[in-house]
Order: sequence, then structure tokens, then C-alpha cells
Amino acid sequence: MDGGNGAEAGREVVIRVRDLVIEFGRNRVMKGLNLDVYRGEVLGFVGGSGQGKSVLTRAILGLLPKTAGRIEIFGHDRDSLSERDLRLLERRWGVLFQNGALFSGLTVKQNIQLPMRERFDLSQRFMDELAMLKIELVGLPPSAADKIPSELSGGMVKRAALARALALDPELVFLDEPTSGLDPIGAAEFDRLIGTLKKTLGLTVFMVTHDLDSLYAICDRVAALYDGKVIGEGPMETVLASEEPWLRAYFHGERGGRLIASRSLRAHGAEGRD
Ligand SMILES: Nc1ncnc2c1ncn2[C@@H]1O[C@H](COP(=O)(O)OP(=O)(O)OP(=O)(O)O)[C@@H](O)[C@H]1O
Repeated sequence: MDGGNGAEAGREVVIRVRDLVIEFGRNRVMKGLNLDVYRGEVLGFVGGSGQGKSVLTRAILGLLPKTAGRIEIFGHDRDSLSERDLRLLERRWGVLFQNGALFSGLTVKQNIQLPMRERFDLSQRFMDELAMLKIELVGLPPSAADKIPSELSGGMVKRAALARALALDPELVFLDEPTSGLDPIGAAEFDRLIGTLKKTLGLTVFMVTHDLDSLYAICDRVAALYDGKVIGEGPMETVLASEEPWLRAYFHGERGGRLIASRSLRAHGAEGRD
């Protein structure tokens, strides 16, 4: 962890969480959690079911109160910001909630335009142009613009939700299990899209995921949550080499172990996602 000057080894910290405690009644979910997310990286955040991945995400987003600790985004302590400054800061990130969470009665274009309407006073024509650009950016055909979510495949819904998360040209994107519910080919395509957007737009990505393939494919670093704290973080190889018992069980258990074995086979010539 760094000394609090906004950078470690020359890297800008976009999200910094220190000594975070969150309780629901007598249920202490965060027990002094520390985490840094650096600009331009994809951080994969893993943890068992019910460990608090969503709670942490919501606390960072300001959707949930904390009991103690500090959360900084873009170098600003959340607690020290006025409501107005918080609203300004919020423009700088986008969120893709699990299952897309698009409004079912609105078309893709209208869904993408919602954040624009909430924050700016733009002409309909300009918002239409912007929405079409976002639709292209996420690899959807122009014909998707006037469809409602139920007319789209699962993969297309994810892309549409991502287009909405990118509506205001954010620097930082939160993805909550983006590949859940997708078949392996759709998941691999979505991973590639995230990787491409990271490179082309310079995005910082905070991604909650259970998808070991995604961790391998696009995450620069992985952080693992257990018992209210980050128990391991670093590049995939570092986390894989850890002797920490939960990490060993997660990555070297039956499914994780199979994946590692298949990755190693692939490194020697085979292809495809598991
Ligand atoms: N609003 C709330 N009120 C009370 N308890 C809550 C609330 N939100 C979450 N919790 C509790 O916090 C803990 C962590 O929940 P959370 O949804 O963050 O887990 P998770 O790691 O995201 O799990 P999953 O992988 O299954 O989605 C659980 O014990 C949950 O019951």
C-alpha cells in the first residue's frame, strides 16, 4: 500500500479504500478492508458468495453507508465532498449492474440516453447521434437501437447495458459479473470487448467476477475478498502462487484446477474457452 500521496511506483490510484468497516446490525461484513485500483487497469474482484463483493461495490459508489474507514475516488475523500461535487464526480464513472438492469419498456437507444438526460440538457438529435456512437462502440448493429431488451439476446443485452454505462464517456467503469449468463463464446467475446475498450479508451475497470476465464483473459490484477478483508492481490500469477488457504481452494480446487490445466495445454498449442 502507498503512503497516501495518490501514487505507488508512479501509478495513479483511482479508487483507494482504507480500513473500511461496514455493518448491518450485528453482521460485520467489511472488517477493515484496504484496496487500491490503479488508473488504466482492469482489477478483477473475487470472493465467495455472500462475502461482500456487492456491498463493497455499492459502498464505493455511495449507494450504501459505511460504519468506518475511508473511500477515495479520483483522489477525493467521499466524506469531504459536497453533494454538488459528488454529482460532478459521478459523471466520471459508469456502472454495469448484474443482469444488465436495462429498463424493459425503453428501447436500447432510450436506455443509453437516460444518463444523458439526467445530467445534461442536450438536443434529441445530438443524443441520438451519441447513442448510435455508443451502440457502434460496443459492437451492436444499428438495428438494435430501436429494440427493447426482450427482443435482444443475452449477449446483446450486456452490450447495450455496457453502452449505457459508457454513455457519459466515463474514465472508470464498474462491472458486476459481466459474463454471468453468457455462453462461453459470448463470454469470451465480451471479455475481448472490455479488453479493447480498456486499451482504446484508457478505461479503468473494477470488475466483480466469478469467471476464471475473464480473470485470465483481461484482468491486470486480481483482489480476493475473504472474511471482510482483501486476503490476496496482484497479477494472476502472484495470486495463483499464494499459499493462502482460501485462494488455494478457489483457484486450485476442482474447477479452477481444471482451468489452469487447460490454460497450460493451450499455452502449448490448443485453443478455445472452457
Ligand atoms: N442492505 C443490506 N442489509 C443487510 N444485510 C445486507 C445488505 N446487503 C448485503 N447484506 C449482507 O452482506 C453480506 C454480503 O452480501 P453481498 O451481496 O455483498 O455478497 P456478494 O459477495 O456480492 O455475494 P454473491 O457473490 O452471492 O453476489 C451478506 O451477508 C448479505 O446478507
